Amino acid sequence: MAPTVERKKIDLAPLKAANVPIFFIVGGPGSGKGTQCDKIVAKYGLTHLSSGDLLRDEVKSGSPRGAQLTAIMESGALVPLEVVLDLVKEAMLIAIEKGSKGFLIDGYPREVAQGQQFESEIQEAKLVLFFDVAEETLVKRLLGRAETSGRADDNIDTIKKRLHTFVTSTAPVVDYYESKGKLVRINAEGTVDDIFGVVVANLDKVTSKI
Ligand SMILES: Nc1ncnc2c1ncn2[C@H]1C[C@H](O)[C@@H](COP(=O)(O)OP(=O)(O)OP(=O)(O)O)O1
Ligand SMILES: Nc1ncnc2c1ncn2[C@H]1C[C@H](O)[C@@H](COP(=O)(O)O)O1
Ligand SMILES: [Mg+2]
Repeated sequence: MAPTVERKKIDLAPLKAANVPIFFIVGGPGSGKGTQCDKIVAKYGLTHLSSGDLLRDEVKSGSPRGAQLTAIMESGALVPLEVVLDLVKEAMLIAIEKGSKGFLIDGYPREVAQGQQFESEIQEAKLVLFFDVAEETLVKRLLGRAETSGRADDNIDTIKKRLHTFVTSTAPVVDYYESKGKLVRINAEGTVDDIFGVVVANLDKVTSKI
């Protein structure tokens, strides 16, 4: 039987009242989500929250919740929705207290239900940026990153499982937001700066509202 997930009651009122724009950042493992988010933060001053980073921080914290996560992440599978959503909510509330003017939620949603639950409990996303990269390129980038990242999941066996999880669970997220007219599909095979040019062209269309 799956272990019980520890959950706290989270008061979302300040987050809802702030009503700042929220962008979901989606793409395969190694597609460049974190790289592009760093550049978006520098230009637009949005708050970058990576669900993977939040999970890794939770593991490092030594909390009971963190202890349940290591094995899941090292297997390339998805962490249960409630755990990720609670971590994202907590981080968003802290950022709102500090005056955040909007969010890049990187690596979330990983499955359609995550997007639906986030949007029903918090707020609708303004846009979903999808970094579209071929599997061969993803593997090359991740193996390159493995040389310095220290990430336990940057190894060929876990990379293969993460790619499988992306195809089976996350690809439907792309179709879901495309059907809602919210998806921006970006060919992310080029250079970091060329890709960022496309990102900027799309974000500038909504910048007046950021
Ligand atoms: N356009 C690019 N061309 C070449 N390398 C790139 C490009 N963008 C990012 N990289 C490099 C930086 C990293 O070493 C690696 C993965 O990028 P990164 O931004 O960490 O991806 P990601 O955040 O989507 O991965 P993950 O889902 O595993 O967190 O690829
Ligand atoms: N949104 C998420 N849902 C479930 N599991 C997640 C989510 N974000 C990250 N994870 C887990 C599973 C991933 O393989 C690892 C690393 O994430 P990454 O975005 O590659 O840093 O964490
Ligand atoms: Mg990342």
